[in-house]
Amino acid sequence: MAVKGYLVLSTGDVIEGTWIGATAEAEGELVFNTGMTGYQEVLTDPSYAGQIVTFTYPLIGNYGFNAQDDESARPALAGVLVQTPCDAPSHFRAAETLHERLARFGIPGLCGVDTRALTRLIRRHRAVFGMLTRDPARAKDWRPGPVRGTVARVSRKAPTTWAGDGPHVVVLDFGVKASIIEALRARGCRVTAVPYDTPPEEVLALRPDGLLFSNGPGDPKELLPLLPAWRPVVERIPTMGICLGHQLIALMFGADTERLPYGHRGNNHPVKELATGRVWITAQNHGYVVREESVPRGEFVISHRNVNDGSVEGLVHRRLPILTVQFHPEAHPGPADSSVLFDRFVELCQTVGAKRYA
Ligand SMILES: NC(=O)CC[C@H](N)C(=O)O
Repeated sequence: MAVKGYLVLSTGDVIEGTWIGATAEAEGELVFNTGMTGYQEVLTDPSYAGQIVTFTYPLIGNYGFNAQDDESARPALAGVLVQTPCDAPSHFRAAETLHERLARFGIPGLCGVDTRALTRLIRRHRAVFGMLTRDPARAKDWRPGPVRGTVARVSRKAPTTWAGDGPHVVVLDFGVKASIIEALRARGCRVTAVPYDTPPEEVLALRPDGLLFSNGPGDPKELLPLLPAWRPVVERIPTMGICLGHQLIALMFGADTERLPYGHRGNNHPVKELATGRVWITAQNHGYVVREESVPRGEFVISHRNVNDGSVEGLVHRRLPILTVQFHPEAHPGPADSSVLFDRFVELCQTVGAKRYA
């Protein structure tokens, strides 16, 4: 029998729906994703830790969940809001339904929610926090707020290595998506992924040809204390930053970050590569952005810009092999227009990086 559930919001609104997934309560920041597909990757992208994701596309779960498309071992998000969940997926790889996946990993959700109206509410109020509960009385004494410490929760606890004949790339795991490691391995790299708080000396001892600062959840400024020690290392070794990694490298060099009004989360965000004038359709998932006025122009050039709102989407260093992007060149989900960035980075690792040890 259908059980009622409630989304209690920091705006004072209470939205009623039908409970799906695990019975546990959950709270987090409300964010919306506009992808028509890719819900499995969204559920397992560690950057959604501490967030309740509302899907604007009304039908979720129609091709099921499979054993191939997970971006991490377990969902990191706090909860989901969908309009119509599909209970009878149709795909030759489908092994689980949305409800089964949520229940197996202890994630609650609501369905029957007007997720587009909810998206308009998020856009109006900007920062919205919520709680999923079966007891609407819980709204009375609940004080919502940002969730902190999420990177420590999702980062690996010990290094992992993958063999390869190409350059050695050390990935700083702030909540890395599996597809980023796959993108490096597909180009022959030997990869070592290390916990986010590994001291730079330990990373240098691994003799990396390149460093990759990964995506990850939360406000990049929570990690400010870690950054000064990294700057001299990033100045010596070819470095790529993706999403949170891009924000961290910008902060490291003295730039500033700020919250976007309501985030970019979806699979069709147009980004212009300023050097060529080409527009890539990109996958995105971020709530923060590098403030354009704060970019140290003597050191960095803005390489990419969002076509919709003009925000900073990429930086390249004027003299050093450092490239960073706010979007997701690994895609998953989303188009692979920008995968050439991995080719450029791996080439820098081969040419500049490997030479350091010659
Ligand atoms: N995908 C990511 O790396 C997200 C970065 C950061 N947590 C943000 O929301 O802006």
